[in-house]
Amino acid sequence: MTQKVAVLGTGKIGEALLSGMIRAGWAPADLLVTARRPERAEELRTRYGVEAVSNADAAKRADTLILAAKPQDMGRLLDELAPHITADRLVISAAAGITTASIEERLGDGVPVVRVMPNTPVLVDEGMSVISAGSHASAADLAHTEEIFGAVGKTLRVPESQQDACTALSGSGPAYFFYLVEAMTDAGILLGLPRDKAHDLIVQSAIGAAVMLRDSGEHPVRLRENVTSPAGTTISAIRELEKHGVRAALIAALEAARDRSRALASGSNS
Ligand SMILES: NC(=O)C1=CN([C@@H]2O[C@H](COP(=O)(O)OP(=O)(O)OC[C@H]3O[C@@H](n4cnc5c(N)ncnc54)[C@H](OP(=O)(O)O)[C@@H]3O)[C@@H](O)[C@H]2O)C=CC1
Ligand SMILES: O=C(O)[C@@H]1CCC=N1
Repeated sequence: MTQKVAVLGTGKIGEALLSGMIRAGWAPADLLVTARRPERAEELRTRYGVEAVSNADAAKRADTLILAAKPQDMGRLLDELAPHITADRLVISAAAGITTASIEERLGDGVPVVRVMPNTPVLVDEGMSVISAGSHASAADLAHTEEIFGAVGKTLRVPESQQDACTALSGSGPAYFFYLVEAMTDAGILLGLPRDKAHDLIVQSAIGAAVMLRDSGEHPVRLRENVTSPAGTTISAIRELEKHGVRAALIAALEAARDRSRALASGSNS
């Protein structure tokens, strides 16, 4: 029998995942979505040819439920699911900070739960999804989760104790690179280049650097040293980065993201 997968709370990451699953060959007829606003449900129906249903119906009809609402909305969503969910379903949560234990407690009855932290590059099949099993999730549940998220990028299993750190690194990670590109493009403007040219130069440099990081097998330090000629331009830039504490700022930034992920576990809104 065909397995149905439902995405509940189909916003930015839910839609990115949905589109990736369809690209990877899932039939829209085997996918369900839920949305809080009727106009959003209609948009998803039209764009992807999937059926939009209530959260209760998704719990009754789908074998696998992917929860992609904000951490702050998860309590209400779980309350809507709890009366309808049974232990033969698999619940996958993509919500930052929310622990499998807290989901298990709300859903009860030994429902298997897997926690996943994906990132937005699932949109281009280059996602990084970090996966941890809850206490009732089986090897088959983990394999099924990997099948879904592996269709849109890489997956990595980690102990759940590392999920908040992974959220800081790869969940939020793309944002840091976008931020860097933004700032470097501004630098191009300061140096007198038109914005579109500056953007293209930086983006292609980022792509080239990313492919070298992935494929060369070289340590990033070696790759950077290869760009840094004696008495050249790069070392002048590196000295400024060090002077302005950019390395320390990055370490502090990711620590703050990790701490925020931990705080979301306790329902923090601020
Ligand atoms: N964005 C990212 O890069 C990543 C996000 N995540 C996690 O994914 C989750 C979603 O984030 P993101 O996509 O950015 O947020 P969005 O706000 O874009 O998406 C959340 C969606 O859930 C909907 N929603 C909320 N409550 C319900 C409900 N009870 N029933 C149905 N739909 C509901 C919202 O509806 P409405 O439109 O009405 O608000 C919204 O469309 C978060 O938990 C986040 O931690 C994980 C990895 C990466
Ligand atoms: O900013 C956030 O909270 C979400 C989780 C990881 C990426 N975006």
